[in-house]
Amino acid sequence: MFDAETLPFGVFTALDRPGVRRVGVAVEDRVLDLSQARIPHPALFAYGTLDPFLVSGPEVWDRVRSALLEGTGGPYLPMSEVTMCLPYTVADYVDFYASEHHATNLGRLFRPGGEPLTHNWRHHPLAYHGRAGTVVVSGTGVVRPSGPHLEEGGTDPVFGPSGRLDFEAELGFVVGVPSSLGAPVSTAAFADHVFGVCVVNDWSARDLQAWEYVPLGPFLGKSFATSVSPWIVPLAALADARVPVPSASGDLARYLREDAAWGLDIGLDVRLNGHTVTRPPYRTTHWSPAQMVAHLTVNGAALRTGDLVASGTVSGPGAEEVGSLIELTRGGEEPIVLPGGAERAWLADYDEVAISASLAGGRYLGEVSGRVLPAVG
Ligand SMILES: O=C(O)/C=C/C(=O)CC(=O)CC(=O)O
Ligand SMILES: [Ca+2]
Ligand SMILES: [Mg+2]
Repeated sequence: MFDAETLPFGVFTALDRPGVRRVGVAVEDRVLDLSQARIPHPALFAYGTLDPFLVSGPEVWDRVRSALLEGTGGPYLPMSEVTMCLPYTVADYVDFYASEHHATNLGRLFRPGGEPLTHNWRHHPLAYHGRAGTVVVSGTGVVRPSGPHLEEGGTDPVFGPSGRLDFEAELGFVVGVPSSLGAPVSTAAFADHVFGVCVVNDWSARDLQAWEYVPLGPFLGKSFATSVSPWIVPLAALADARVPVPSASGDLARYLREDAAWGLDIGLDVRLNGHTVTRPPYRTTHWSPAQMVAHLTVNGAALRTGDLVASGTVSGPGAEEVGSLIELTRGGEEPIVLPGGAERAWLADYDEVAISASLAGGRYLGEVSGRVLPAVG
């Protein structure tokens, strides 16, 4: 349950007005209906999407948050009576690769015999462009993808359902204010553009990915679905959670330098069919959110309202801190055993993956979940 100060924003429907999308704020076990609340800038909340609020910028974000912190009379609905929707129009989705532990682990598994970290990794954040149109809200079923992939020992691909379906536990940063084409966004300007944080599961089909990713990067192996938590936690609610990032001590290109480069002391908890299987710590992530946005725009690429900038898989140094099954099971070689005895090298049909986030002190920041559905055809 969210506390009374986090005040995340989302979009919901409820049976008192069936099918009508409304903007809301979560306050403990209730949802404040912003389409009818007495708050500053009410017109921003009249359209059933966060888009107008996101674009309105930090001064408006702060004014609304201050009014909410002072308290408003309602109306409120019980959290148990609302259905959450994708809260904003996802513009572009970019997925970084900012965790050194994850990048090292995947390097060993995908490129055995080579250097685990590629030479470019330490010089700047690496990323690929994902598929915004298949970003789905928590609770949406994820159909097992099909595509070309190699079978064990084969040299030519077969076409069929992925046998190596995985999750990736990540944090997402949601862009509010766009930037101009041709004008890089400095690390100092991060908070002028980015509104808040959500939890992300970047579902990945490892067999499809391994076959296709050289030389252009992930495509079908990751584009079928990316799940996001429905409540966007404002950065303003996370000021006390800032921690230094490892990259702060490195010798960096000027555009990546950041006064007091900060990450967040957020812990993730990944549950498979209700059982915690790993607890990835975001605080160990090498590249900061501001460095990711500076890198994404350094060539002049513009930000758009609704851009989702994901951290990449969050993996800590410990064996039970990694953010994906491929790491937990060492490429599928060492299946995990769930309480009750079920083994998983990869996700099975009808498995449910839930990833929740909280601060070191326990403050809840949201959850993304999704169930695997059988392949079509
Ligand atoms: O090392 C690779 O070739 C692949 C890495 C990934 O699958 C990770 C990716 O999606 C980025 C991330 O989540 O860190
Ligand atoms: Ca990813
Ligand atoms: Mg994806």
